[in-house]
Amino acid sequence: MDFDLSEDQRAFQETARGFATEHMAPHAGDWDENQIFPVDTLRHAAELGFAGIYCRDDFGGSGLSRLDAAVIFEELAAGCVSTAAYLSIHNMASWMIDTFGDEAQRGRWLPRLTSMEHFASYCLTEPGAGSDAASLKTRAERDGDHYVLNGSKAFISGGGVADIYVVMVRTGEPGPKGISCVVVEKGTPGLSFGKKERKLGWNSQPTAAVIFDDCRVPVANRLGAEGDGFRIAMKGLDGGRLNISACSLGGARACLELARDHMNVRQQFGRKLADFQALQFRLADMATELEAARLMVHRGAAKLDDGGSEATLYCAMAKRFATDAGFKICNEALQLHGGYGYIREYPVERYLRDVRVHQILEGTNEIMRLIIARRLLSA
Ligand SMILES: CC(C)(COP(=O)(O)OP(=O)(O)OC[C@H]1O[C@@H](n2cnc3c(N)ncnc32)[C@H](O)[C@@H]1OP(=O)(O)O)[C@@H](O)C(=O)NCCC(=O)NCCSC(=O)C1=CCCCC1
Repeated sequence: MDFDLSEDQRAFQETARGFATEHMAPHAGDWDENQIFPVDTLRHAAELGFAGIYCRDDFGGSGLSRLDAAVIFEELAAGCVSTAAYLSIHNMASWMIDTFGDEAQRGRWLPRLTSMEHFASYCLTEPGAGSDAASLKTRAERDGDHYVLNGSKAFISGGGVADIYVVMVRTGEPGPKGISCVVVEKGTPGLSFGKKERKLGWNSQPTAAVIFDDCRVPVANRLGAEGDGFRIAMKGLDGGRLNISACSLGGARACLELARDHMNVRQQFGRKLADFQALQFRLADMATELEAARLMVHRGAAKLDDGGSEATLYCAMAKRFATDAGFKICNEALQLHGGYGYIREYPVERYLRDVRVHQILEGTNEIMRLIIARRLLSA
């Protein structure tokens, strides 16, 4: 068992860190404050291979591993959690097309996704189907060589700005076996979007409802077989959950470093904060939990790379632990900043707001516990 990154991984890490430091961190406050979706920065990231990190390399993918991706997302999120998280969603959707699409579908969509000429969204959640994803109701009725979609998806990252929507729809019976996965392109008649949601964090990516009103989608846009959509959605989410966990690591690491720097300069009672042992211990606990979380994320990534059936369990455990630890570390960093932590000129509060949602989306941490418990009890 090797806990060290390879030379190649250290090189990706260096590239991602440099990009995040130079092109993301200086603008992250502005993107957050003004709700700017940073198209040019995302396309710049794509030039470095960060838009199809674990897609095969024939249509512009980087052909890297999930572990490589985890290393890269941690670095990018240290620059801007919200923008790195959008990239992680784009990577998840692109991977689903790469893995479950046929050659024609891959050739049609992937080159534009891996270059980020087009942006992708993942559409599973509905107003009435959140944790119970298999109860989704968006209907796709077959009409010749088309499906006619009716229904709506809620809380969709990239909703309205994305060009490619990977959508889970009901083509058959109630429950998971009646779900299929189709790609809907922006501009298709009958596809529209709700208002942009106002959110606590993740403000550099728009979130909106995606609405289908007699929206005709070619059957040729279906990924995999009819009825395979739930499995495809869950497979995508196994990796997505890890990406999001890696983004929590990045936000937490940035906050840990900010807290350390603050402790080294801020003086109270005639001493630097860094000289108070009670505060040293808090910093030590933050660093220890971050390292434990990172090990779990890397372990989950290695399980995904192995392709074994245990990946779902390890990804759920990593997501539960790393996103809880991420929020806790950011919150501790805010506390260590005292009043400064609460004001906007200091970036800690933005990191805190951005990582908070990682405990909720891509499966709440309660659903992660359910996945873990089911595996334990059926063993
Ligand atoms: C875990 C869960 C609660 C499970 O449900 P049930 O009990 O209905 O289904 P169950 O009986 O567990 O399973 C059905 C079939 O499906 C297969 N399968 C399940 N997981 C997987 C998997 N990981 N890989 C492959 N197959 C899987 C399962 O084997 C079964 O098939 P079988 O009968 O054996 O032939 C699931 O619904 C879930 O997870 N909810 C959280 C949703 C949730 O995570 N949203 C997030 C929405 S997206 C989001 O939040 C985003 C936010 C930001 C932007 C990106 C998206």
